[in-house]
Amino acid sequence: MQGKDKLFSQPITQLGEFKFDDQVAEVFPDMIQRSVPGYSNIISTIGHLTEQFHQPNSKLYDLGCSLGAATLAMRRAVKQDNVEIVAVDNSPAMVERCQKHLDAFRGSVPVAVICEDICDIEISEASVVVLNFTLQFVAQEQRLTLLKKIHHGMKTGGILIVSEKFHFSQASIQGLISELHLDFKRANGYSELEISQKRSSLDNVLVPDTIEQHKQRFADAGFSASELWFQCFNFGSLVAIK
Ligand SMILES: Nc1ncnc2c1ncn2[C@@H]1O[C@H](C[S@+](CC[C@H]([NH3+])C(=O)[O-])CC(=O)[O-])[C@@H](O)[C@H]1O
Ligand SMILES: O=C(O)C(=O)Cc1ccccc1
Repeated sequence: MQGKDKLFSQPITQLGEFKFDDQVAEVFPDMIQRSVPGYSNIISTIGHLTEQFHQPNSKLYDLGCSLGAATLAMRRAVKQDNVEIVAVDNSPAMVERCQKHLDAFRGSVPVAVICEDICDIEISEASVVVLNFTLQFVAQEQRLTLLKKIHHGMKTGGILIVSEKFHFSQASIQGLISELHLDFKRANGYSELEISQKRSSLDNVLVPDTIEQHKQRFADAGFSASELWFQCFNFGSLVAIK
């Protein structure tokens, strides 16, 4: 059904901003697997954390769900009664395919797939909230407001999982670690042209924070504890507990 990511393989004269449109949705599993080191580990750990932290009579949120990889991992991990999963993405191309994907692997836990901006939805009775490589696309000035809303809608003892591309404040470290990521992309078959065209299209669209900024924001939003549980190069994942 889905294909190989060749979106940036030919020279593009009018390189626009990166968008989660039909073309991207069509090749997304290949694109994310070849671009994000540790992606599969993170997805399976979202399953394990869901198993540990989901509470009966609660909701699990997958914010920026794309094709629903994290939703599927969460759905498989649910053991408690009266649990509902809410998967949200503002890309119609993603939401349409996500719904088909979920229907193809039917499960007993109800999943509502919603096409909306995660900054506009209501969050309530949440025991697990996942932002798997989504916060980096939300305008920086809206990120704290979003985290405060999530914290407000969570149950005590609930977990927020935030996976992101990171920026490093020391220029030498930023250079060294982003070069390791570029080598990872080269090793996965991306050409210099593909790498540089995609990088330009992501400029001002994917805006990474430092790990310290993430931890400070969790504290500012009211979370009682947070830590980085995974890192590979400039990609990683944090947990925060209410
Ligand atoms: N404001 C927003 N509101 C809703 N959706 C948004 C917003 N901004 C971006 N998105 C959506 O967030 C997703 C980010 S991809 C997530 C991967 C997935 N979590 C995975 O586990 O496979 C990560 C990446 O491509 O690096 C896209 O589907 C956007 O449409
Ligand atoms: O490809 C990159 O360089 C990235 O930073 C990761 C990524 C993966 C999928 C969509 C957008 C960005």
